[in-house]
Amino acid sequence: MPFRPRRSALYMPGSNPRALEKARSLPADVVILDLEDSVAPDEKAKARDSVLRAVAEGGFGTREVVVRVNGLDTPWGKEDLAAFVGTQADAVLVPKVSSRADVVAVQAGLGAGRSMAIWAMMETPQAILAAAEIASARAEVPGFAAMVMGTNDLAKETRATLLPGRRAFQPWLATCLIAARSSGLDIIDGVFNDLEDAAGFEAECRQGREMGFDGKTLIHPRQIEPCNQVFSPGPDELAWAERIAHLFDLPENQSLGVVRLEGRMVERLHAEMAQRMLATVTRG
Ligand SMILES: CC(C)(COP(=O)(O)OP(=O)(O)OC[C@H]1O[C@@H](n2cnc3c(N)ncnc32)[C@H](O)[C@@H]1OP(=O)(O)O)[C@@H](O)C(=O)NCCC(=O)NCCSC(=O)C[C@H](O)C(=O)O
Ligand SMILES: [Mg+2]
Repeated sequence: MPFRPRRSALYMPGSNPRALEKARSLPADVVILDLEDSVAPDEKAKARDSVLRAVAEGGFGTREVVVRVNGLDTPWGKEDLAAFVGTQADAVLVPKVSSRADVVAVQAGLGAGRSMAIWAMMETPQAILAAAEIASARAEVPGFAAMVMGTNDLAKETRATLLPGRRAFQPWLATCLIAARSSGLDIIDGVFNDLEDAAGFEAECRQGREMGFDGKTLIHPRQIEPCNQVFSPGPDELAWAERIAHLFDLPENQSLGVVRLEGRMVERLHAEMAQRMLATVTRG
């Protein structure tokens, strides 16, 4: 599977034509065209038509195009899903997934000829409790590619408060992260709601990267560049990766499992990590 950068995933309301247009030129790795919570009930049908038109028109370049449908248990979900089968959308993002059966049901809704990947929002207490079981659906649904944290819905459902540092949310974030990795899924962090707090936003991006997330979901174009920067390796990291990526190919190291380089222990697993990092920046 070729590497897909998912550092920045920008949501936009499917009912906002200006945002849909702008998405074609913004430097986000992923654009999420939303039919769920950012679209009022009376606007659902119109938003679906607008997003269908935008996807058909294309012009998103290398950006991954993801449509967030309404839940399958809502009046709009099944129709949303059916409408995007066979379109150019790369993936469908399903909100409020709470069990493995939910993922399997989405696959059934897409039908046999589906070409879209499936992404699942992790944003209910049930999803946190069943995170590993949900992730394991990948064995049955190979198109299941990613999880996305929904920290706003988690705040609503748990009554926890989203504060700087997200202390209350860390166990839930870590649970989903380890569940995703246990099944080979990508996982993208939740949104940061305060558009005026640039320092707080950057700190939360750093926290997400440190925890192991592949990227962060965003709500405004101004969040894209700082997010891409945090989720990209810096010059020092790249220089170190280049030094160790092929360390064990050297004749003197071929029979070794561990070497000392510049005062640090380097094992073969570090060389593999370095190669992965280098692959993320040579994607073109
Ligand atoms: C939050 C906003 C409502 C703010 O809108 P506004 O004040 O109008 O923004 P600006 O005037 O600063 O906009 C400047 C220009 O940028 C464009 N723009 C703004 N936002 C977006 C966007 N998200 N994507 C693309 N383009 C955007 C404006 O059109 C302006 O363009 P121009 O005319 O050229 O000047 C608004 O930003 C917004 O709607 N954001 C997205 C909201 C959303 O999608 N929410 C749903 C996802 S969040 C969520 O549900 C997470 C999860 O489920 C959970 O539970 O946590
Ligand atoms: Mg949500």
